Amino acid sequence: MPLGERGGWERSESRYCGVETDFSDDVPSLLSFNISTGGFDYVLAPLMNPSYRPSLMEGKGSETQVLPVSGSDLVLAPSQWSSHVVGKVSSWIDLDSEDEVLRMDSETTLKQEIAWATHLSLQACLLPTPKGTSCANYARCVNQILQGLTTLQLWLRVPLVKSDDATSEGLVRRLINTDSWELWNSFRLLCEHDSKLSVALDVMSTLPSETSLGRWMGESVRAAIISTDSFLTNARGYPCLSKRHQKLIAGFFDHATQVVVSGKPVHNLPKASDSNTEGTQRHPLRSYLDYVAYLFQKMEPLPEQERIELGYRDFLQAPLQPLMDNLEAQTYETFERDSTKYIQVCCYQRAVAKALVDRVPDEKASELTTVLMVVGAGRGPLVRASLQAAEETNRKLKVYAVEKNPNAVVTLHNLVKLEGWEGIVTIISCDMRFWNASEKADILVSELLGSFGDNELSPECLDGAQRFLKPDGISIPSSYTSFIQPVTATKLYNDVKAHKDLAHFETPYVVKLHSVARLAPSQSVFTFTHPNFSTKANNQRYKKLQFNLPSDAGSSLVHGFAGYFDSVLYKDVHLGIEPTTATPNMFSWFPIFFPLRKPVEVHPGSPLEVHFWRCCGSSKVWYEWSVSSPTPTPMHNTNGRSYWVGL
Ligand SMILES: C[S@@+](CC[C@H](N)C(=O)[O-])C[C@H]1O[C@@H](n2cnc3c(N)ncnc32)[C@H](O)[C@@H]1O
Repeated sequence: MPLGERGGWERSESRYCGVETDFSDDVPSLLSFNISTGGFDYVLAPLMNPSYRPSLMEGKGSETQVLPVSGSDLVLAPSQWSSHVVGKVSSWIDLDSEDEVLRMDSETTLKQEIAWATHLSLQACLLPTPKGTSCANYARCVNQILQGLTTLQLWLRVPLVKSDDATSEGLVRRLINTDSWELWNSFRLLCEHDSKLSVALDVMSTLPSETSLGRWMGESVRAAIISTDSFLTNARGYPCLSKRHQKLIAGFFDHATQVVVSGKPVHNLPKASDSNTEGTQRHPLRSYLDYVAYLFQKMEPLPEQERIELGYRDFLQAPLQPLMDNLEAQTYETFERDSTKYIQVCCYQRAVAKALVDRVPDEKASELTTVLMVVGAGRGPLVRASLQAAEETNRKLKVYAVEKNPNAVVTLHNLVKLEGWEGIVTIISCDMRFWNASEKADILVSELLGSFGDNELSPECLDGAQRFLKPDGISIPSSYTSFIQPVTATKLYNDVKAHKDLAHFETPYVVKLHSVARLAPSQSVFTFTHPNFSTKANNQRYKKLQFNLPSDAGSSLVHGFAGYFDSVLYKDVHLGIEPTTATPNMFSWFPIFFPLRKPVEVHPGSPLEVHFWRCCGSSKVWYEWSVSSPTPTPMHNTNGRSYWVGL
């Protein structure tokens, strides 16, 4: 049974909890005890008798040998194997041992166990933590296996520690001297970043720093294995977790990571809880499961908008090209539902109202008419916001709605008729760069911004439109700035890599970032200001940036850059998606993601040096980007060969 419901969350967002068990050759009983009686969703169970060593079978005649696996495949239906059992590869295996017999036994056993798991249609197998300091041979062997897998996922078991915080965990000290993230990182890089390889974290009683933990949110962590030793005891004698552990587990739930309870019960519960109401014996780990379920159920329900956007999380989308292409009705519809952008105190209506008041003093309000042009009017929401601002401020307005999409112009005409705006609003069906206006505007209102600010060619369009702005006229927005920050984003990287071509690595994507670790605060990249009457102005840009990772973070892998924008609409009225200043409750823009062809490992103390170019040709605009330090990457998107925005 899943862990109940998170607040008012839908069933589809259920989370599951498994239990780590010892080897049993009676799998039906194992399932009956842990699932039917115990209430767990699945078992994490060894597939092979732990005393098995291939070398001990030598000379016994291979034709009579039967692998000491956990019973015949027939003891469970395929669907039960698949949904109730995660295979645990023998923990004794050591593929990097100096002892050749052990090494060879390990390799043989690993391959046999994975073959058996595949035969059973299991969804996943847990690989034991690498032993010793090297994991090259283990990774080589796993990589070979990965090439042949289609559905089975492999979870590498890694303790959640970082060297400087690993104090009393004897196990960890024996296994690794380094940050366990580095162990995971080496292993997955040796395995060519295969998407069928993920990580299962052993959660200990001591946790690394927040920044160090944050890195895991950008990794594909499939399971968090919590040992019973990590639980504290509450006033009633029941298991509970520290506040930091609770926060971590909530973070895992939010990232679809499953929880597995492991170990012997270490809490002496009050006598009455040993059996249930029917008098049957309770599962010894039931109180741990109940506590994990309680943690999930007490999570705040997702806000409405987050729920709607669940399906977009970490889903790569090609950015819109509203200049070159004509947007569809559905796209306009989505924009128009974002009332924050147009109406609320912070946004367009407020900006226009302020500009109108600055332009026309109160005493002239009944005489002067302000000429306002909405350039790129779409289906009219900025026309409406501007007219509302005029009404709010008692200013007289004459509006031109300029739009190059003939389909949106149809809607504009209907809107004007429906609202009775014929005497106030003139519709111009034309590209703003080529329109010969009969008069000049006091205020130019536009929303031509992409997730990265200038990436939908607002600069080029507004440069064209400013011909018909009075010399002292106002542009709303008056400026916009793009921002980037380095991120670990394993899922996004693997999704880009799945296309197996260069072009996808040289394309920025619009994406609702979720499973990403933001490694350093974002920094500004390009700024554009409007109007810009300087004769020397051009829209090419180059920016070099240096990011320093927090000193307690440990090393990280940069898969690319999250991009955002912030825009000054007018004076103190801004609108944007840069995380620290983002306009609340606005959903028109997801961030953008610039991938790196080869992820770059960065360490605190050695800055990440990044270069971004905005390049302009006669028919297109494009970005190029690269990293020069700590290790250089190839230049991305040279000459806009893979991605460009058409003029
Ligand atoms: C991002 S949409 C915004 C539409 C509308 N203002 C809104 O907020 O819903 C940009 C609009 O500008 C139009 N557009 C883009 N470039 C243009 C140009 N050069 N001349 C006229 N319209 C343009 C597009 O067709 C599209 O309707």
